[in-house]
Amino acid sequence: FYAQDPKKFHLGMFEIGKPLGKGKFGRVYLARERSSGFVCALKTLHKSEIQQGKVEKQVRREIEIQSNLRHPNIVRLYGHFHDSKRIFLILEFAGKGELYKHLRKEHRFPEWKAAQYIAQMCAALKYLHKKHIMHRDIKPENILVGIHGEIKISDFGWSVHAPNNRRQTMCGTLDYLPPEMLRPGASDNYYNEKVDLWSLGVLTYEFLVGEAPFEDTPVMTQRRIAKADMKVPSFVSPEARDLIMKLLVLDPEKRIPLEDVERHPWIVKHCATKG
Ligand SMILES: COc1ccc(C(=O)Nc2ccccc2)cc1NC(=O)CCSCc1cnc2[nH]ccc2c1
Repeated sequence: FYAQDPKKFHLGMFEIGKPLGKGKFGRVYLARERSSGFVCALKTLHKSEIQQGKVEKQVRREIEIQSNLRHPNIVRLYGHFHDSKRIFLILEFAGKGELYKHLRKEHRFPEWKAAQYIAQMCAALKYLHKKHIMHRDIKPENILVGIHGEIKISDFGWSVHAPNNRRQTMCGTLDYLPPEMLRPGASDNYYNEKVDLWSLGVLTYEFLVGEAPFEDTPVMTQRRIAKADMKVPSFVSPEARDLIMKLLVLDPEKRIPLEDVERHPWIVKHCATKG
């Protein structure tokens, strides 16, 4: 598949299958590259939706950045091509689908599974942060599950806010937003990649409890986030509670860094790391 000259992808090369995520991701279809049989996810973006001019260059830049990301816990962007009206993204297909569906079905994950997922999130975020990329939109809806049960983050909030992303951002859940992104007048230069640490804390809580820590009406959620006002239920182990409390810290500089998350007793206990 990759042997092909990446410059020459075109729609005729693919057999299009069922829609994935039923329009949740915009128009994404299961697809198979005819000559190699390689299965992937083909995402269609309409150029009309992406305003012309400046944004187009930004889109190209985002796609270039994402095409260079290679990590087992990050959905690959293999390539892209376009016709007169549409841009097509050739994305990795995650065989076990959307993580939030598994979470809803199981209500909440056992501690060993939550710890393994958080360790994988750590690895992916370390990789992105090393490249000075912050995700900014960590939540179960943006995590997929690969065929071997490994998780893969996707749909980067830092990428161009395509219309479908903007809709999500505008009326998506506030639950995962860190206090510094909620503060009035906060603009891009007021926050840094430590926003992903806060969201990792919210994710850890939601994996273990089955609902987000500040879940409430939109107004109340914002108030509770601003005060880090949340209670960890008693069925959550002391080690897990300790990690959650070290991530959900109002001051971004005081949040436990990813290196220390990886070494945290709760993670180490459940993730027999090789070597
Ligand atoms: C790395 O990931 C991405 C990278 C870039 C973009 C994107 O839209 N960029 C953009 C937007 C506007 C202008 C320019 C660039 C999107 C994704 N990711 C997704 O769209 C999530 C579904 S990935 C497909 C997929 C796989 N496997 C599955 N299994 C079940 C459902 C499913 C769904």
